[in-house]
Amino acid sequence: MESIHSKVRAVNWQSVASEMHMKGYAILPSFLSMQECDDLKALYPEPAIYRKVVPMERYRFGRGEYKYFKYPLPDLIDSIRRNIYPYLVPIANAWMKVLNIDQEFPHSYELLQKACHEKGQLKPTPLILKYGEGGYNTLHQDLYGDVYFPIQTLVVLSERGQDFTGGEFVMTEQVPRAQSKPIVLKPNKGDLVIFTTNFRPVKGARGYYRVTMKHGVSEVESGERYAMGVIFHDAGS
Ligand SMILES: O=C(O)CCC(=O)C(=O)O
Ligand SMILES: [Fe+2]
Repeated sequence: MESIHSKVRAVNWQSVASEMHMKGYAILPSFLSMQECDDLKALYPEPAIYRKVVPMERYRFGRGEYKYFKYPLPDLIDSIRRNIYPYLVPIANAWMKVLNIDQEFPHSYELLQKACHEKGQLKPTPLILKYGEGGYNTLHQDLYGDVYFPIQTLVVLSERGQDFTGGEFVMTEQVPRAQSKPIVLKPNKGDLVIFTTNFRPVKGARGYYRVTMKHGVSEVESGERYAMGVIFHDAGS
């Protein structure tokens, strides 16, 4: 198995950065193998490795269920989180700079964790989600506290057309003085989707302005759809 470290190193981060700047998302095809996806999916029923189970209907977050992993995170997830973070920092920092936001994210994952911990954000945010027929996820942002890293990642662990139908990954982009633009992505099993957590900069006539983005999942028409999300900051609760 190719290590996550070498896979991450082989990514063309220059082109990821330009896609992130242009669209607020980028997809790395076949980032995880089918086996890695199946291994993650097999963790779903293991009660001991989660800190919290969220029945989405109860909170009106949609329909389905998700679970937040406990520390220590499973190796594969920990490795994705630690290895990808440093490549996203320059993108996030460039965004803060053009938007005149006085914030610079630290270059190391450990320092981001330290910043979260100092604000009382101690709980891990990586999660695994499961939607059955009729399942969906309402549009949202995964902020979890004062300290939040503005880019996150997701891998769909099920195969579209084979394991499920429907269940597209949907993003919306707020258009100034207008309604929001919908964006529909259909990542394949194993693709890594990198996307903005709250906004991206767009160049206007008088410099850059913020465009708010949200994400969610459209209704699963049949079958079961699993996904694993890696958010880089920790949560207060
Ligand atoms: O199931 C999905 O594709 C979306 C999950 C999600 O909202 C997230 O990972 O933050
Ligand atoms: Fe989310």
